[in-house]
Amino acid sequence: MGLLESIYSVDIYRVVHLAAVFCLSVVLAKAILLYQRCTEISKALKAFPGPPSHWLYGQANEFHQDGQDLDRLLNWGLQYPYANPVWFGKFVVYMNITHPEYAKALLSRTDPKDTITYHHLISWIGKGLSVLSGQIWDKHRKLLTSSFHFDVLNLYVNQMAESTKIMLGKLEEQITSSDTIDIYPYVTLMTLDTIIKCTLGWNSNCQIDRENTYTNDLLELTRLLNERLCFFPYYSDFVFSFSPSGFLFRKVYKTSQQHTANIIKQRRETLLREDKLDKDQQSRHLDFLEMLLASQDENGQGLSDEDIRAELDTIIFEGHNTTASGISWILYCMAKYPEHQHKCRKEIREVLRERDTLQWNDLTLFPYTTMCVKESLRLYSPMPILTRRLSKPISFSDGRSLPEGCLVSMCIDSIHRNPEVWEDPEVFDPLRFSHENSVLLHSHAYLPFAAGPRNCIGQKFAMNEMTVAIALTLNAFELSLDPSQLPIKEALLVLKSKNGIHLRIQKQTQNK
Ligand code: HEM
Repeated sequence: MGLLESIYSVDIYRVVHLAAVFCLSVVLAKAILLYQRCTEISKALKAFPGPPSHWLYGQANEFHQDGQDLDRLLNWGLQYPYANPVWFGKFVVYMNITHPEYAKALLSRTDPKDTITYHHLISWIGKGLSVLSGQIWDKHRKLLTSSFHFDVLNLYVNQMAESTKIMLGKLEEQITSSDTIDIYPYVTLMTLDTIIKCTLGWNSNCQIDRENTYTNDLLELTRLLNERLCFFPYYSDFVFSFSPSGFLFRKVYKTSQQHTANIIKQRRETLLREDKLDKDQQSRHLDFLEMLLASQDENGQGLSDEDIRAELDTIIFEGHNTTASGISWILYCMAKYPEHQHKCRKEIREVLRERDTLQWNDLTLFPYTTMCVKESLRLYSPMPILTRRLSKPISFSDGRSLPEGCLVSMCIDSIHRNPEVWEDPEVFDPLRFSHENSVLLHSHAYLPFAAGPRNCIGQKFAMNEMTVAIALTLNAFELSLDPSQLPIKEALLVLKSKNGIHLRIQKQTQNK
């Protein structure tokens, strides 16, 4: 019998039958595994009482994006202390941690991020530090740590001050034309401007040139990711990819990736040509990109172009959205609590005198302003929630435990406003962070930058940038609230306000 004849003699119905049996077995095996996992997790959850749960939605229908979602989590945390389950449908449950003792147990480990929330992020920033896990995360973390060293960061203060001054100029232009200003977009452009200068060594001029394609692409990608987070059907790749937003996302993503890839290629070529990596590395200021190109592990192995692209996108993404949220909410707090605003301004002016800019050495001279920055980050944590998937079982100090595979969320906002941990938590009191008082705090009571091995690698950069921005803004302007447009908190990729952050801004004269 020839080959063709033997092929055609195979019983097609038998093949289909076998394939169907195979598929059914796979589905059945998966269903059994899912059932076993749910039973195991449900058993473990019995030790953790929680709010009533709808038979179909769980607690998903309790979140209305009405500015009260974080308060709901806080109230559940008070009713069911330390941790309580939050169900999204029948099969997805997060154990939500709301107490420092539990946070300590979680943050001392290096469990991977959970794939549900971080999945969307990977579609843009790729596998950079914030989404990696295991040995590869360890390698990247070690390689990147030197880029955030104290000696490197001091060189960025000038860029931070320069970008802030451009923002102040833009805000000043607006003072004449409108009563109150939504500061959030101005602050976002400023932090984007800064991070691009520090990361790529490139002046994008994005605060002035609003047609800049690269920075517009980055802002658009953030907008689309936020949109995806808000609309549950978009959690499915399939639905999102066929939606108009999915098409737009792919288009914008492609051009932004080309841009970053070109920059990396050009810079690698330039550095090779000039042999800068070996000769001048010690003597001149390297931006993040050059440091990433130069970094090597103990075996002399560096990062591939793809790794560098992911790390650059991670730093640009994490390094401007978080600080934009931080700075905007700090300015909001300054407007809301004028007595603290005046104290800060007095302190800032005593240091700056006639100067309208500041330098690295100035940053330690603003103790009261720094305490106000910390207190604002406590009440308005830019990253209010973080999540993990347990890679092994975890035991807590009260004897309760959770099995491997369990999803855990940690509500930083609830920990920061937990009355068991903070006296009068809703009161804005910067003196909580005075030297005498901060030594009394639980090691995991204050977590805007998380803690432990996976803490925020950019926290010193962020604190510098926020201090520069707040000091120069308060030196230039008096801020007050617009009572008719108070912000509505919205926990998206970072803490935002649904209706913007509207402030009244008045120019300050030096002697006022
Ligand atoms: C106010 C500003 C900032 C806040 C509140 C903040 C907060 C955080 C938090 C809470 C985490 C832990 C997230 C998790 O475990 O899921 C984190 C991680 C991270 N942050 Fe920040 N961040 C800020 C600014 C920055 C800046 C300026 C950069 C870079 C220039 C940066 C880069 C990163 C990176 C790369 C990680 C991942 C670290 C790792 O997993 O090893 N962040 N940040």
